[in-house]
Amino acid sequence: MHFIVTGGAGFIGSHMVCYLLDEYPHCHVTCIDRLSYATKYLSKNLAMWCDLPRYNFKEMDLADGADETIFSECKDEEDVTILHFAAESCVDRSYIDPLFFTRNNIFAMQNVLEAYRKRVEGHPDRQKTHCMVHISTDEVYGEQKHTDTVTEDSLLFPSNPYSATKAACDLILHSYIKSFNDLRISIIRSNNVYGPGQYPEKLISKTLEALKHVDRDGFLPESWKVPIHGTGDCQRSYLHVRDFVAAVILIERNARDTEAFGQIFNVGVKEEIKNRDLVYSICSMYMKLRFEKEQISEQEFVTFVKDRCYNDARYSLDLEKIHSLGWAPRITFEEGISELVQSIIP
Ligand SMILES: NC(=O)c1ccc[n+]([C@@H]2O[C@H](COP(=O)([O-])OP(=O)(O)OC[C@H]3O[C@@H](n4cnc5c(N)ncnc54)[C@H](O)[C@@H]3O)[C@@H](O)[C@H]2O)c1
Ligand SMILES: C[C@H]1O[C@H](OP(=O)(O)OP(=O)(O)OC[C@H]2O[C@@H](n3ccc(=O)[nH]c3=O)[C@H](O)[C@@H]2O)[C@H](O)[C@@H](O)C1=O
Repeated sequence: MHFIVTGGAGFIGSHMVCYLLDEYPHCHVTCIDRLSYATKYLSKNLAMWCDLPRYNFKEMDLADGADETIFSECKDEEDVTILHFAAESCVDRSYIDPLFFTRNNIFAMQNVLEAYRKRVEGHPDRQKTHCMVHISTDEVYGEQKHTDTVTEDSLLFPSNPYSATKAACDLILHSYIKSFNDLRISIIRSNNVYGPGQYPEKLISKTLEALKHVDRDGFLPESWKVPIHGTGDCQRSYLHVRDFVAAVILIERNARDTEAFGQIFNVGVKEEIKNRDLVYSICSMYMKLRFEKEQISEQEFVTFVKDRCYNDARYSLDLEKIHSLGWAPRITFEEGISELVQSIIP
């Protein structure tokens, strides 16, 4: 079994590589990454694996192209799964340079997709052994109001340049699923994913990074206060990265076992939390653990700033399909956050 993990040096991708190397002792992993700002934060992972004979790393910008070389470590009769994580993932950055997101995310995915298509074209044996899993996002649906939820068949209404590139990728993949019968493709749309090693630009990782600057008197410098967009009333659902990577592999295994490819899966949790409540709860947990302080005031830790150009109010996925595979998250939000807060206590 050979897994090609694109974006494998990034936050989720590196947990995916770890999971594969731990859970599948006979599998081979090819990690392909261009090493962005987000990965320099995780370079120790690459160092940890580099001596492992069944692991190899290819530094490549997949937006520039992808050809047969991405399969160079794969043996002929091997089962090969491409797990495509490679993308620019930060909504706030996508407002600054939307065209970069378009080129990077769509070209990288379609270059990998074309490499996969050409790899199996005219090779019936490879058509039975190769498959591709694309990691998409709940943001492709756009926001859900109040009690609405979206299923995998819901229409796509992305509201920001990042999520538009992800929706575009999903639509391109759908066109290949329909047009090329020999491709075995799955698409996964996930809630927010959090956990160890996330670059400190996302709300949870940014809050944790800020708390590292609380001094011994419990004071957080003004410059480190967490910037809350708008009123902080937007809500998100948070899935622990270890639960997410387990879902990715479950979906891949199930597709191989049942030959049910061309499927989309929503993956996430039902719990939702407002942004300002999330930051408050993380800061409260930190102050209680470090200083045994029971009460904190919000203004000591946050500052309210201009909202995003458009901030989706909430995402609410219908999770019946992934639950029908027997998957459920094992790490509660309290456990996951507590592990992260404990890790930054001096
Ligand atoms: N983080 C989340 O909450 C979340 C939720 C749903 C879906 N996703 C998706 O999961 C995937 C991984 O997200 P993440 O949070 O780990 O992001 P990340 O920024 O930590 O990692 C992305 C990785 O992809 C690499 N990459 C980007 N463009 C590339 C290219 N052209 N060629 C080669 N490598 C490239 C980067 O160098 C980086 O290592 C993305 O596709 C993202 O859309 C993330
Ligand atoms: C599913 C997607 O999750 C992530 O995207 P999202 O924008 O929801 O994550 P963020 O952590 O950037 O933002 C969450 C939430 O917090 C607000 N916020 C963020 C940073 C900050 O400094 N202050 C804030 O108030 C923001 O406006 C949001 O409402 C993931 O990045 C993406 O890849 C996904 O696919």
